[in-house]
Amino acid sequence: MNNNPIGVLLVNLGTPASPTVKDIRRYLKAFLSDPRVVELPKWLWQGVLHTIVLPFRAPKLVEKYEVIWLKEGSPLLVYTQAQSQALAQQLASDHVIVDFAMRYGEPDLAKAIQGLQQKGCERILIVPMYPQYAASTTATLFDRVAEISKTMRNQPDYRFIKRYAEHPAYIQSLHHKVAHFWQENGRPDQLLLSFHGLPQRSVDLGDPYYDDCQKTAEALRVSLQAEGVPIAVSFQSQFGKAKWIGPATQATLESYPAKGIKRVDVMCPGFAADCLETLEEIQLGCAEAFKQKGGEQFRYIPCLNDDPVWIDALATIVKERLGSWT
Ligand SMILES: C=CC1=C(C)c2cc3[nH]c(cc4nc(cc5[nH]c(cc1n2)c(C)c5CCC(=O)O)C(CCC(=O)O)=C4C)c(C)c3C=C
Ligand SMILES: [Fe+2]
Ligand SMILES: [Fe+2]
Repeated sequence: MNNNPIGVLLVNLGTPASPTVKDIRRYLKAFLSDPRVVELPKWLWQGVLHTIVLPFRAPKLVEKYEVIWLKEGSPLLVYTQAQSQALAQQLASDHVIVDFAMRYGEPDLAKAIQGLQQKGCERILIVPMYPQYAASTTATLFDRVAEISKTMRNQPDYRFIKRYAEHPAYIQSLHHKVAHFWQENGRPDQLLLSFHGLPQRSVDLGDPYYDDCQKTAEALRVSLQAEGVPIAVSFQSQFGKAKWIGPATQATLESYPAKGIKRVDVMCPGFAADCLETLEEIQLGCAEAFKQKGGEQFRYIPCLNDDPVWIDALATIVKERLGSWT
């Protein structure tokens, strides 16, 4: 019987350390240099990245990050930390140490793994904060854990959670968030579930992400059936000129008023924590685009963040995967 504590590491994408050109540039460089994220030949992409993307995109993002920045820091970081603390409380009696890290930037993933080892964890569960599996998010995290472990003489015993797109506890958390919001504020004409997009090519080559998003949506449709609100799916945050999976969130919203859909609620179930892509792109940008086309009411339903129902669900998902370890 191994009496050492078990490490549970929540990992999200990463975010700039501050809303400045220097830190945004550093973040974009780390993220967009990952061949799992931009699948172009290195010789071709590195030139474009350094001469076009970083010099032009980083300054444009400063104002966007400034608008969403919280007193405590970037929303993605603040909410991930809150999730980690709440989960730690929830699992306190299970001989588990919970921590969090980012795939790119700070808190550094390698340091977090070393920190858990120093606290005596010989077993570590890696929990991606992405319910839907994508090679550009989930697989690159698992690759990085393997890379970090390459130079270790005494490696931890790892477990990974690949996906929880249809896990009943996750769906129940989304259900609760939406149903609760409608109880307090009334129902809309339409609920739109907006997921982060992906290049079409990734899906054609076998990435299950698109199917995972549809499975989440279908499970939530079944769960919310009694509410009588139609639920649609769209994809946001297209990057670059290649074809991405669709329909695109903004175009979908802009098409609604002409079809008589004037009151819409938007939720982003693929993001466990609110971030630039939800707070700026959706809550601000898409709301304005919808209203310009004649939309009357746009409401953004926040991500699960550290909602107690979600932390309970996360504890369930984690405990299931810890299985024989506890
Ligand atoms: C080829 C480019 C990109 C792919 C593929 C991609 C997939 C992907 N991303 C997330 C989650 C997040 N992305 C975020 C920001 C962001 N994403 C890209 C590009 C790709 N993402 C860029 C260039 C940026 C930076 C902002 C911008 O320029 O628009 C974030 C938010 C970070 C924050 O600081 O708040 C998240 C979260 C998923 C889930 C995903 C694939 C499924
Ligand atoms: Fe509630
Ligand atoms: Fe992204």
